[in-house]
Amino acid sequence: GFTPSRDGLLQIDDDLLSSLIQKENITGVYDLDKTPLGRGKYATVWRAVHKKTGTAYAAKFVKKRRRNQDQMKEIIHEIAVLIKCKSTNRVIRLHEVYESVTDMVLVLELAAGGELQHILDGGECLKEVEARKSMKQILEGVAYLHDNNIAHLDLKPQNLLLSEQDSCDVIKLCDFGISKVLIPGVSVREIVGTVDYVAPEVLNYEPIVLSTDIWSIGVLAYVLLSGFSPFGADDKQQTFLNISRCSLSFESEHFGDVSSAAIDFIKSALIVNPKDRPNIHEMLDHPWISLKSNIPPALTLKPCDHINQSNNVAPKSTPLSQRKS
Ligand SMILES: Cc1cnc(Nc2ccc(CC#N)cc2)nc1Nc1cc(C2CC2)[nH]n1
Repeated sequence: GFTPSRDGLLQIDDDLLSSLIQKENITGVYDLDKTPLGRGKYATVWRAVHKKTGTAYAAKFVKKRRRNQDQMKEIIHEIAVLIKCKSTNRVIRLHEVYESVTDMVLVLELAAGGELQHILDGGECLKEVEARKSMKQILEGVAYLHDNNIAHLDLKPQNLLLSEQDSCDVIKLCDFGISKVLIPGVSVREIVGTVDYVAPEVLNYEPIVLSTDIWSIGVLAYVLLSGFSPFGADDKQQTFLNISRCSLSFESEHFGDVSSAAIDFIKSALIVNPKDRPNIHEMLDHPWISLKSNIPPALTLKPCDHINQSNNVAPKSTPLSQRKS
């Protein structure tokens, strides 16, 4: 495995790293589109078609130097996280690594549907059943990270990719550029993330914890179901205030047809004290997510009130699963 260093970054030893980097120049192996798919702060992503196989990928060019500072440790950490995530299909796959004078290039799985943000830009939000299916996949991806002590720290619709165009059936996590490995006993503090999704403890410059992602998941569920950002305001300072006060409202015009289970799911994650938030497995067990939605309503047992009214002891009902067939 890779050795985590004290600043929360994974390291790869030099000869393993050099064995990972392709010798050729990427432009000799892939045809890059003229216009990029998207630009991050310090990375540009291009659709890249492998000349021999015709397979399409996403080539992420990351600057090796940023504001005249070497970024190789951070880039190697992102590569190491992606390698650790090879065994889950909830995370965008790393295919190859190239190097140029100015950039490291991560050749990544192409999610043709692009950013989930794109759906929200159209002023739409997801239907509750779609939001639930998306959230379940996102939670499964984050569970994989958290089981490996990796905090993503930038969960937002721009970093959630749709595998197929015009369908949110398959969703994948991407962009581990500011993720951290949290080793018990080593506290990592850094102002990270995107304002609307950032947790109160990050604003207070307190140690970053896995549950920092749980807060972002709460914000994400609110946004997917309503199309609105719960703490968003005109200026950053007001947004920061809304977050640290956790001033949250569910306007009926946005949440009128949203189930109480979904609203409870959001509220359960948006707790100011990170220690009081559920962990990722508890979020997966929340009724809104784990709902066995394929049991027809008639079969969901409800205590029959008339027995209680005649204050007999209600017969011990054996759960369906234990009933003799
Ligand atoms: C069709 C498409 C459209 N737009 C973007 N934008 C984008 C830009 C930067 C980042 C941030 C990052 N990383 C994420 C998405 N990605 C796309 N597909 C991808 C993009 C990728 C890998 C993640 C780059 N695979 N398939």
